[in-house]
Amino acid sequence: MTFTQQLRETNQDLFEMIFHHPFVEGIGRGDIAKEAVMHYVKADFEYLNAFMKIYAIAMSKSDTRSDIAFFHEQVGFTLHSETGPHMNLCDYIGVSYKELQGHPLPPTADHYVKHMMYHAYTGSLGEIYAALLPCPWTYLEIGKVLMEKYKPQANHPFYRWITFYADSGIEALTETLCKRLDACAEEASEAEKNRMRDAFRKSCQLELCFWEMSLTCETWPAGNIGVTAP
Ligand SMILES: Cc1ncc(C[n+]2csc(CCO)c2C)c(N)n1
Repeated sequence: MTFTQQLRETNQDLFEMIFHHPFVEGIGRGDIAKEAVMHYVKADFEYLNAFMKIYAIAMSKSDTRSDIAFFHEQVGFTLHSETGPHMNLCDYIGVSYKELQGHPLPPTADHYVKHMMYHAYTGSLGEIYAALLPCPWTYLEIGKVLMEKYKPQANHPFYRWITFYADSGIEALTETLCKRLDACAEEASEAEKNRMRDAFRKSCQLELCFWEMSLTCETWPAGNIGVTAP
């Protein structure tokens, strides 16, 4: 069994919890509360900005053109294609995308971004791959589970969201990340592999927490002071 197959198996509990989270099931049924969707898009727009910065840090730690090309391509993908699912959610709530941009991250999203930043700044390339991988992997599987369970047609309110994540593009990205992480793990010490395992599991936990944050419209206690520093 490869290192990433082991990671997937060890974290089956969290994948199952994600598939059954009420927000995710609400996407499948097409009936999530609009405030929750709005909270999600506001946080996710800033999350994607942070994700691209993490790719940039990872690029600065790359030794091969192939790694550099991969991160470059993924920044382009996140910048231009990941807006598609967000536009689907904006149409559902009837709010313009612009209005949902530039908001401070709620506590859980802030934690998730800083968790990835920590591994990006302090870790090896393998550790960064491990922290990033649950992002496409959980969404790919959510897409597939929802396709299978709800068989959405073009008139489903979240058809574009579901088909985007169930798509072969996200599958190819997940497979590429798995291959690259497996190659890093082959060269890594046991201590380094443990850091990869920890980074991967925490990202899975934070993916689950991100759905809960959106559902409950989580905010900072006593508000913030208007200073936004994602
Ligand atoms: C909290 C959260 N987790 C995952 C994704 C999905 N996603 C974000 S970036 C990316 C890969 C781009 O290279 C993917 C698949 C999301 N939108 N929000």
